[in-house]
Amino acid sequence: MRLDPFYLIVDSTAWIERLVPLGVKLVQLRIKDMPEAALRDEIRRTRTVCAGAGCQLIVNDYWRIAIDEGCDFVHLGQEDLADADVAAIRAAGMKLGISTHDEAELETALAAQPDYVALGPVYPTVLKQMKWAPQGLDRLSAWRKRIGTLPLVAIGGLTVERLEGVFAHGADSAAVVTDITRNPDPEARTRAWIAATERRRQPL
Ligand SMILES: Cc1ncc(COP(=O)(O)OP(=O)(O)O)c(N)n1
Ligand SMILES: Cc1ncsc1CCOP(=O)(O)O
Ligand SMILES: [Mg+2]
Repeated sequence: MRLDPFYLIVDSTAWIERLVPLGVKLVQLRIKDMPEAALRDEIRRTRTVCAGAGCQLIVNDYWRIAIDEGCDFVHLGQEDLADADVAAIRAAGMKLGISTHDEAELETALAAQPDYVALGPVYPTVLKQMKWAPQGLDRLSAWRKRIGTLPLVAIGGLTVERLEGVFAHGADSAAVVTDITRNPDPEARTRAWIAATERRRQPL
């Protein structure tokens, strides 16, 4: 499996309706704290938009709803993974990406036979408080060595200007939230990400 080199993460269908039509091919819906009915509605609407745009949707955290709604890819952190029924996720034919922040987490993730592992935060992030210091680029190289050809996602503080560094250190895909959603012109920044990753993009 290949991941698109540009992995957008947003917290609403509204963002997806706004940015995916610009040419985004890999997007994560990462919603926190929403009642289940509304969440289900967001996932359903997002799924329709992504299907129409040929964009791979990855649902963060809510693997049960993702199965119910016929989604085909989920992302889980380590705590999510501990509570999840990976066999049920696989039985539903879904792909699975897993977060890692240290070697022990990487071993746990690999034992679940994921479709990708994410390493973060590569750089400082303002999105959420994290107990891990920024990992740095050399840590990406170490993850690449350890995981062989398994897709590797870099996340945390990424910007257009930092992309070449993460790809040169072994990342297959670069995940981003604030460089786009807190940019004064999110559409222009999205286009800049698409352009900066273009030569690494392969048709789905
Ligand atoms: C691609 C990607 N990598 C890491 C995360 C973080 O997942 P998690 O550790 O479960 O934290 P939350 O995002 O759920 O707050 C991610 N979502 N996506
Ligand atoms: C959810 C998450 N996990 C590791 S870093 C991170 C936040 C990424 O957001 P940003 O691109 O804004 O730093
Ligand atoms: Mg999570």
